[in-house]
Amino acid sequence: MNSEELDVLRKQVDEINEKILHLISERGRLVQKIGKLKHAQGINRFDPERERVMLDRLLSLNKGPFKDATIEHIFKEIFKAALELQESDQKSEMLFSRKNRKENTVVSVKGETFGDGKPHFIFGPCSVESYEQTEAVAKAVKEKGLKLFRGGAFKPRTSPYDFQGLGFEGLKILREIADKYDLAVVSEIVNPAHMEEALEYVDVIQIGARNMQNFELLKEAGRVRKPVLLKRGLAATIEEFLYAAEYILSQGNSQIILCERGIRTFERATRNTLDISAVPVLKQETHLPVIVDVTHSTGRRDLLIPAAKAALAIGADGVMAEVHPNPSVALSDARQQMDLDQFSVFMEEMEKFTKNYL
Ligand SMILES: C=C(O[C@@H]1C=C(C(=O)O)C=C[C@H]1O)C(=O)O
Repeated sequence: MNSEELDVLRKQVDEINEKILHLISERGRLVQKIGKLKHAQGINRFDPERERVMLDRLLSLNKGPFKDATIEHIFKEIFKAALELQESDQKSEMLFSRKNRKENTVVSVKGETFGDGKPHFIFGPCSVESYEQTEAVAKAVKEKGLKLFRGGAFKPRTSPYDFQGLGFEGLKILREIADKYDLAVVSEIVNPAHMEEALEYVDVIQIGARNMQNFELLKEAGRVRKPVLLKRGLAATIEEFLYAAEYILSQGNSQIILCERGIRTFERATRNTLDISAVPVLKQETHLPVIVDVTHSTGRRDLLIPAAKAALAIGADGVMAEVHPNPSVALSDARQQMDLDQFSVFMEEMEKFTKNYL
């Protein structure tokens, strides 16, 4: 074949490529319209029966040179791409989507503005065990000029025989101490029926990892007008995490801080596996602020500082960690909480890191 002939054939192929591109784009736009109609009618995007009918028709028309199996393969890819298009359209309509809202949502608690591009910190004991134990940590938090104080009063524990928290008694202790030291309270609520009463004591409602898909609790948190700290489920995908946030948003509450807290993997060197890349993925997909709980993700005191540095370096809006005056006697999470001296070192390291690298 001389090169002139080759050029002519290639030109024809180029023209066909262009036609295919136009057709496939036109098809994409039609499929997007179908997707919108289906969404409005609550119909499933994937319709295998419709796909089968189209494939059978195409195969009956196939006169070669491609084999039926090849034609089937090519069209299945086209259908798959169409489904992905419908899915991303639907996702971009979600309230959590960055496509819907370009600027960061800033969640403000006692002057701490999560989502403003600067790092923010939340510290406190895993559980409220007594007034004295809680106050010792609050005092240390206050001395460091911090504002947000966490503590668990309702504790969803793996074993029913483990310490379950002091309940409302614990919330009262938190409130009293937080008022004394001018701090804001972050505490977990596990029961939708407790929400209203808890609002008297809590400034930020935490939804824990085990309750990330407790949809009634999410809806209830969506109805209140206080910020919500939503933790990622133990084995939740980022998509499931975002849809959990959507439950809260859909009820009218957009004051949500997302918290990556490690996910369950085969790895046992750490309590969970800190999914550090979830932070930039979430920051891209959503306008909501994202923090990292370094205590639960690592489960190891010796990893808290490097994990926190990694979190801030990769773009997290803040870090949460647990502090106890005497971790070895703590009623929960004894192995992973910092004592007060370690807390001081932790904060010194964070200040140095923030100053030098952020
Ligand atoms: C476009 C639709 O949605 C999906 C995509 C299809 C396609 O690309 O042709 C076919 C069936 C569905 O799985 C539809 O239902 O018609």
